[in-house]
Amino acid sequence: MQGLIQVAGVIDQAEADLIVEEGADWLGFALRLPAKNEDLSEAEAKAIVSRIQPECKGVIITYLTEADETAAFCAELGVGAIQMHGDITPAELRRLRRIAPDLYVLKSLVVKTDNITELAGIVEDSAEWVDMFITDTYNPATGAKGATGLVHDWDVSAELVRISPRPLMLAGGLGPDNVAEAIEKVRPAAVDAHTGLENATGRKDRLKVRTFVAEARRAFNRIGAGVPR
Ligand SMILES: O=C(O)c1ccccc1N[C@@H]1O[C@H](COP(=O)(O)O)[C@@H](O)[C@H]1O
Repeated sequence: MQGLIQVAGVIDQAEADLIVEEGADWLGFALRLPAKNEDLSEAEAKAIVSRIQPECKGVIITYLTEADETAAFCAELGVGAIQMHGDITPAELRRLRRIAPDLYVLKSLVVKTDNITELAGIVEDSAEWVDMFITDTYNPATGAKGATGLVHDWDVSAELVRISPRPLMLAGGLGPDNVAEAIEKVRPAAVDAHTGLENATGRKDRLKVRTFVAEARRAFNRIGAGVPR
């Protein structure tokens, strides 16, 4: 799967429609977060997912760490993909693969200033039960591990692309102005953005989403990654 574009943090149907119209492939719904600060209810997400699929894929972004609850939640919402941002163990990832073999599993790798060795270990220990890794940025000021709006050291993501047997999605502080440079430097299979596509009111800005998708598609073409379908 190459040249894939995800837009995360869907708030409502109108925003989902905007993202689909502007050509993103996957839409991310942040649910079951530790701070319980979700932007929409699970029922609302379920309704939106049923309308956008199969043209686009709905992805749950979550901190769940337990296989049974994760599989049941995905089945309830009707999604075929889950992005695991919590500290799920390789054993639980293995169990998840056994319980839900068709579920597409993304596992986050949270990049800090000096943790490449730790991240390489996570890749080695969990790749067998993961379909794609996603690198995201740690914010030491808040402890946040996602939707920080901050870029990390892209050399770390580029190294993880080289060593990972699974494709890698790059996230963290991406937006229309830096996504092309990021793709050319890191050469990921996919990119993902949330806060960099919002306007001052916290909603997705159509022009930012349009430019992000166009810039990412152009850069993926330049590095020879085709359009995923
Ligand atoms: O999207 C969220 O609300 C979210 C919540 C908790 C963990 C991760 C989350 N989102 C992921 O973070 C990346 C990067 O965000 P940003 O572009 O730096 O704002 C986002 O693309 C989601 O995959």
